[in-house]
Amino acid sequence: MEKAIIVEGVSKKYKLYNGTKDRLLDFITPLNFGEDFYALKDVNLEVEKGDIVGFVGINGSGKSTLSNIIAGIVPQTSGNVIVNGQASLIAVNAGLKEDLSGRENIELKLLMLGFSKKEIKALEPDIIDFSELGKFIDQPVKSYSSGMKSRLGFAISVNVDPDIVIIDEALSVGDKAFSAKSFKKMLEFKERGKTILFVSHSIREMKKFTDKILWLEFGRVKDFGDKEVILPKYEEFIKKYKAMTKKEKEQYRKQATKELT
Ligand SMILES: Nc1ncnc2c1ncn2[C@@H]1O[C@H](COP(=O)(O)OP(=O)(O)OP(=O)(O)O)[C@@H](O)[C@H]1O
Repeated sequence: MEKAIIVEGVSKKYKLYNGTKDRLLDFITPLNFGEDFYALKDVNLEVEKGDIVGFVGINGSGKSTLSNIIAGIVPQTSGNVIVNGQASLIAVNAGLKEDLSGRENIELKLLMLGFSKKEIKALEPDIIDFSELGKFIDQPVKSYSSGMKSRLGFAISVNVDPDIVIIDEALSVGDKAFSAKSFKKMLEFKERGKTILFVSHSIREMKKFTDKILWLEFGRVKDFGDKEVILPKYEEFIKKYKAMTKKEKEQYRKQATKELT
């Protein structure tokens, strides 16, 4: 089977600071004022061409960080990512420039993807039409609601016809009609054999839409495999996790990340 995405030993380290003063001191002195925090730690993943892989995990487990790294929006601290084909990330706000209008954002994103001016002019009406933004397309993106931003991001991403589509929660944002239209587009992509990464908290959407599931926990891969195998385990875990007190959750986190630091 042809691989669409290979992620090898990928880690993402952030520095956490106790206020602006520490951040500044860390930059201007050779001393270490911040605390290292791993949003991802040694993540390995292989995605076959045409697979639909769902990313699940509790808040802060690293789903968006990983999808942003695969999309090339965020650099990893270490490890390798190989992407065969053009990946397009659909997420609220993904790469949109707030001061530019919707139309200018479309043009900028397409230019960055290597489209010619002529190709951009040809694609633009379809994108604007799909976004349903109407006259707002010439208003600055900072005046958009999150649903409108998501619609613009979605419209751009699906109309450039990428080989790999990465959807980060975007399908559930916005109104029902747009959400249904987006889902239809995704199913069409699936039928055309595109590779799709799908980040969502909705187990229902995961069941309906994915083939395989990557379960992330505290920045590491907890499990990966067919959705029929992983989703029941994840559902059971989520039930237990939700019933935990704050203190129990903290203990669980400490235990799970003990060997990390
Ligand atoms: N720029 C940043 N600086 C510091 N920490 C960050 C930064 N971006 C993300 N993080 C941290 O990295 C961890 C992983 O975040 P990420 O958004 O990838 O998780 P997620 O699984 O997508 O969460 P959610 O389900 O809440 O969207 C979180 O603890 C988050 O606070």
